[in-house]
Amino acid sequence: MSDASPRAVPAKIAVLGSGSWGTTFAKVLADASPATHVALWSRRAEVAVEITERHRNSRYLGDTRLPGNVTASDDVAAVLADSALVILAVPAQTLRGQLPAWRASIPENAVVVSLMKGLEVGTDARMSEVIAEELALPADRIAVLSGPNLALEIAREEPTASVVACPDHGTAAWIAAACTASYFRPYTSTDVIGVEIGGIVKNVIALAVGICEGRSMGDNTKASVITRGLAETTRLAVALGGRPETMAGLAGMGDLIATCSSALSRNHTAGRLLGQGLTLDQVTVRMNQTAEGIKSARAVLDSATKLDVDMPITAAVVAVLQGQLAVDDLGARLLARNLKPEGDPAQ
Ligand SMILES: NC(=O)C1=CN([C@@H]2O[C@H](COP(=O)(O)OP(=O)(O)OC[C@H]3O[C@@H](n4cnc5c(N)ncnc54)[C@H](O)[C@@H]3O)[C@@H](O)[C@H]2O)C=CC1
Ligand SMILES: O=C(CO)COP(=O)(O)O
Repeated sequence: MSDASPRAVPAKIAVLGSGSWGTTFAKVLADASPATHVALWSRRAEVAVEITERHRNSRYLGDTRLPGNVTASDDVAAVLADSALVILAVPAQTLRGQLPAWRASIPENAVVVSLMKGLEVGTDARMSEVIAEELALPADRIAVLSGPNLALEIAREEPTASVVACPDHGTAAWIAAACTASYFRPYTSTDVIGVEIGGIVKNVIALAVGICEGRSMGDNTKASVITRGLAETTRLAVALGGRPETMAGLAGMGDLIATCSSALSRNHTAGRLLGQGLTLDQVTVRMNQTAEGIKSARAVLDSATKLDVDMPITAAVVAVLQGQLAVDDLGARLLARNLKPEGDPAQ
């Protein structure tokens, strides 16, 4: 699709995954275009019934009222039928397993958009790559959306911005038009790799910041981890083919700031609980929502190792998660590294 042929907002959009972000994003789409039918797929029938009949998803969004043009069903084929846009918002590690069952129901020519911020364990694949492989779609029919987008704040209609990226700029602009609401402003990009890597690695850095907070460390420590976290995120993004300027934008620095400062962030919260001395198993039991960084950290480090990219904060988080580094020793591990110029692109 080219910039010269803008398409109308679709009459129907499917959102697969009715957790915290899938449900909130369905609200954004429905508020953006009241004439559009936004169909949500829920794993559990009772969640679908609550959304369609009571306009609520109380487990994830409390009393937030969903617009009347949002409906939900546990029948994925019905949700996907006639949808020109298909939005995916399930936990990253579960995506590959679910796509084969969805493939036949995805309409011909539909564009698939990932909202997910995880890297696949075992393959180090980004979600756009998993989608391309499992659905056999060309790159210009796959897009990603990422930015400082804490679902609960958006559900309360607090203003935020985001980035939608697709190799075809016309397609990114079409998706952006479909999700522009009074409280949600999407920018466009063609840097799919950069936008995805920003969203993935910020979860790992938020775990590190949370650990520091759990050990009662203050704002100097947090700012140092966030800033150096952005440096290592940028190194990985660039090594994979992403653009450094993307890391200075909403999907990089913007999301890092939001996630590392907010008590709403599940990754930040998981890190804080680890820092307070809970084991990983105890943290996992406490979290009843997805904290992608816990699993993605290992895949991020694997990817960095293969590319010879130095990611000391990620390596320290992985060591904590694997029980090889005590939370009290994380600071010392990072400070013991060799001294170097700040702007050194290699380290
Ligand atoms: N919640 C947020 O503020 C934001 C989340 N994201 C990303 O969106 C993705 C989805 O996250 P959330 O909606 O927050 O997660 P969540 O934990 O709130 O919900 C996950 C949803 O996926 C469903 N699901 C489908 N198949 C599943 C399976 N096999 N195992 C477990 N759950 C399954 C769950 O039933 C649930 O509806 C993640 O990659 C996350 O990083 C991105 C931006 C904001
Ligand atoms: O991606 C998010 C904000 O942009 C949500 O962060 P958490 O998954 O840590 O809650």
